[in-house]
Amino acid sequence: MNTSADGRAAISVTRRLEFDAGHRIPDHRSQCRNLHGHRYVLEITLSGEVLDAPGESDNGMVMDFSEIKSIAKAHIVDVWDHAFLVFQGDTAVRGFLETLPDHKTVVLDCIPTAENLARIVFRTLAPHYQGHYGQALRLTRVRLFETPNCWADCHG
Ligand SMILES: Nc1nc2c(c(=O)[nH]1)N=C([C@H](O)[C@H](O)COP(=O)(O)OP(=O)(O)OP(=O)(O)O)CN2
Ligand SMILES: [Zn+2]
Repeated sequence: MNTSADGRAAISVTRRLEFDAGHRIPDHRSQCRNLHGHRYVLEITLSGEVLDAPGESDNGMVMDFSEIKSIAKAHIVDVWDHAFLVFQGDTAVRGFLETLPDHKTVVLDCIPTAENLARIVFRTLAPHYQGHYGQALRLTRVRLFETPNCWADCHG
């Protein structure tokens, strides 16, 4: 069993969020080169110490699930939900999306595979969770489901 410096068991908590987004994998040899979308499922796992602060709202918690959610929502879910996630080098699709007035498009510096998206989520969110509770709290895993049967993990 993993333990912290003071001998207590290390605890992790996971918050699941969902969003819809479109994408395509331009070089893919099969179906995924077509414009299509997913109901993505995002799992945010944080590890840290359980707060021992009687009377505080988050007493007994690593971090309040609602706060885990609000940080992920503000920086990823609200930005990507009902957007089209497009690789900056996918000029054909970028050009098309630019013709659509007020279209919600997110341009990425990498191809929007599950692996790359999980990495972007990790890099985006880690400083926000770290900054929230300091060194005692760490983002340890981002798991992104592209379909119920396909997912990618990014570990800190
Ligand atoms: N390693 C990866 N492989 C694939 C990715 C990816 O992000 N990383 N993405 C895709 C496609 O975008 C697609 O969404 C998933 O394709 P597929 O495996 O065909 O998923 P289905 O839901 O169609 O699976 P079924 O089992 O046929 O229902 C492809 N590969
Ligand atoms: Zn896909």
